[in-house]
Amino acid sequence: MKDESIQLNKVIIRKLEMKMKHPFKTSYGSTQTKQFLLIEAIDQDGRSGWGESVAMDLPWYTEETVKTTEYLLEDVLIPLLLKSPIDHPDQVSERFAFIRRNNMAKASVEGAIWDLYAKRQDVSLARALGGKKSTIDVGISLGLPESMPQLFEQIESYLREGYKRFKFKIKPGQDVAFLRAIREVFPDLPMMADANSAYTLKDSEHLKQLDDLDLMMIEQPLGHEDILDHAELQKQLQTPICLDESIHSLDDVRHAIRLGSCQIINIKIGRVGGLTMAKRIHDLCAKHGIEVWCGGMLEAGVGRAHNIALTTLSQFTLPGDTAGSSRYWFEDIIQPEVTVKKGTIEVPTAPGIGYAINHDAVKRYLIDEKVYTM
Ligand SMILES: O=C(O)CCC(=O)C1=CC=C[C@@H](O)[C@@H]1C(=O)O
Ligand SMILES: [Mg+2]
Repeated sequence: MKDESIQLNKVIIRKLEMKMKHPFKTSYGSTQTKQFLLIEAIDQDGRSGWGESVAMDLPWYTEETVKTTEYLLEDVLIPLLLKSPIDHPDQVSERFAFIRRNNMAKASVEGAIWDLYAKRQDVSLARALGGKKSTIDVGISLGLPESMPQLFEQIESYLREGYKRFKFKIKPGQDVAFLRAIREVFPDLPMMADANSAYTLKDSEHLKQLDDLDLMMIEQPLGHEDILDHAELQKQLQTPICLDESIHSLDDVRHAIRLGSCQIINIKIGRVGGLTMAKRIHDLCAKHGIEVWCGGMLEAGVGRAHNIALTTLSQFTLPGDTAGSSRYWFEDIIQPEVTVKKGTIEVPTAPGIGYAINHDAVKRYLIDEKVYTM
């Protein structure tokens, strides 16, 4: 079994719609109802691997959407996987390499193959990826708040749960003074800001004021494709810059390192095209002393499980966005749900993603299902 290649028998794509407990507000808008695709890849022995798509309904974070993911999977990616056996999940990204971008679509099904591969090897996904940690440190990402008192209450309650890093969304008009107000109330809070590309180099003088606030980092202050201007800004700021939206490939990372565009990189599996690429980016960052952490995309349980496994790699030295299931969902689609204790998540040791699928929950959230066979 161990060396035998994977021949996919069937791939099932389920479209789910889940309502988040609270809307998540950013400089782009607000998300409360999340549609995504749950991918089940079934092999020659009837075993299932699971993946989850992370593209949003509108292309505001990257160019991809739920609809583009569906199209790519159906017309291009699944046929490429069904046509011949796969010896190792690394081959999935090789097989997809001639398709430009569409990284979230690629990652969704590649994740299912990684899960399947780990299950066939009888090891956890974390171990299959080469991760060694048995627990991971986690942080929380808070959307733009309704009011400051409400935000302070939220911070207090997440502090009680032990979250080790607090990320606040900022935008022009709600930045320096907003963060200063938080800092005044919470002088020791491990905090950072995420601008989601809301500024340009013209704002450098304004952004320099962030240096007085003892931030762990500022995430993606400038253009979503930019590497060059970030290098210029990093020269002017003491606060480390972390790149998110600008990083899609190993080349992007290589350019950012060469130019000095950031000191930290947020690795999101979907944005970079899958676990194989995420691991390669991790390795390159380790070689160059760039710290990394795992970014979130408001995932349900399957995507969350993939993030947990990836975070067990050694260069994930900073707490990521991977909070517990209950921060987002009334009921998650995995069992047990992801729980956070004292700011850490215990990495599951069962084969593959290490969580079982909650099929009843999947049925409750299901809005569409398609089956693809050889
Ligand atoms: O999953 C989480 O909790 C992190 C959420 C988060 O911060 C983001 C999710 C999706 C797009 C962005 O708004 C954002 C980010 O930029 O990191
Ligand atoms: Mg971000």
